[in-house]
Amino acid sequence: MSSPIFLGVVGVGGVGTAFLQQLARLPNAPQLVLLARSSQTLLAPAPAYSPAIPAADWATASAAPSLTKSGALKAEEIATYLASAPGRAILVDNTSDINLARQYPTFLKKGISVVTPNKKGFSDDISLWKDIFASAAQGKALVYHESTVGAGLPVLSTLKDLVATGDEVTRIEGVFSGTLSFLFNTFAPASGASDAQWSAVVAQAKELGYTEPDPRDDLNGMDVARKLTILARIAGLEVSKPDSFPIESLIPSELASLPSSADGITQFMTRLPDFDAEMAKVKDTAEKQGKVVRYVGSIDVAAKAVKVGLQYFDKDSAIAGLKGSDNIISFYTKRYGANPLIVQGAGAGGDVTAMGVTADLIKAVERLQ
Ligand SMILES: NC(=O)C1=CN([C@@H]2O[C@H](COP(=O)(O)OP(=O)(O)OC[C@H]3O[C@@H](n4cnc5c(N)ncnc54)[C@H](OP(=O)(O)O)[C@@H]3O)[C@@H](O)[C@H]2O)C=CC1
Ligand SMILES: N[C@@H](CC=O)C(=O)O
Ligand code: NA
Repeated sequence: MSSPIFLGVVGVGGVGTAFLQQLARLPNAPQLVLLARSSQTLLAPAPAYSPAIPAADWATASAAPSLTKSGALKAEEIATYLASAPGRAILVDNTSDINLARQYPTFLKKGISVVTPNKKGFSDDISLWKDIFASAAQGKALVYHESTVGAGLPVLSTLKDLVATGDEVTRIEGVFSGTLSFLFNTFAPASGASDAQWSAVVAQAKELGYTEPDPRDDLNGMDVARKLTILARIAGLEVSKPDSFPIESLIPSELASLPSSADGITQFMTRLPDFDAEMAKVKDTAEKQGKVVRYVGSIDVAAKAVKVGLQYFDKDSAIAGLKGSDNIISFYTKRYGANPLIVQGAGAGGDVTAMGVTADLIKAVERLQ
């Protein structure tokens, strides 16, 4: 008989909610014993760690006296609780919190595996990257983070397979942001015309759950830079931090110093329409050359060069023709020669991102049992 696995989930936003729905439908799902959002935590009472929290109906169940309720717990407290469960434990981090990500080594050293779509930890200073994987080895714990690049698309697993089987990856390039893909595909489509205003499309991307919790993290290019940092590291480059290469920002300079608080987000979204003419000019410049503008990234492995920013593309190119929030990621390798291995599909959205998290969870459970 397989041994029980205990699950702690932090973050119940767009991705977290879709993840819980998928978890509820899994046969042999691990037992959900902790569920946290920013100010509340729901726990299965220790020492039995039973009853578990029903993933499909956690909101209703949170009123039940059989579950323990608490305010926000510190990461160390969550780690201690999960490490004391009567079986192996997994943390699923569905937040974008850098402070929680910086605590992954604490979890991993205690033998708690980590599954997450949160890019922050894997793209922070290289010392954290090294600490995460050294701590996983020390605690015999697992780390899965497929949805940190290309949402649920098999991007990291593909790159890891290429590297592990001895192929030589020479270049990785494409569209790595679901939000920026949606913005440019809608604002400046390759076929047909659009009179959409840039700020209105940004608001739509936020509404659809494509953006980061703070949409400025998409517009300033940092989200793409973080993804390229992760890919470059897996490809073998020691990228020291996510801003160690030039990143083109689409944030108007006048709005760059707004606070990073919830109020700062509101002010940014309110004032963005004042700058629609700037993005219209960028679109027109491309149009005059018979092209469209897109936000792309590339990693030249031999030259150790990472680039992130706007580029003009012919209207009949694959990148210009992307639809919706699609990403396209091309891997150029020695084996694949001149025709790259290409991964393409939706690169943002709760359901597709949660699919990557749930698939990672299934892999972790299979290896832990
Ligand atoms: N959305 C997408 O398309 C994709 C997202 N991702 C990544 O997935 C993660 C989640 O994104 P998304 O669901 O869109 O974000 P949301 O803003 O919708 O949800 C974030 C959740 O995290 C909770 N949270 C934040 N900080 C903490 C904390 N310190 N402790 C406990 N809970 C916390 C929030 O709590 P509260 O409910 O109380 O506010 C909220 O429930 C991010 O890292 C993002 O980069 C990756 C690929 C695609
Ligand atoms: N905000 C991100 C979400 C996925 O990583 C994006 O738009 O790509
Ligand atoms: Na992915």
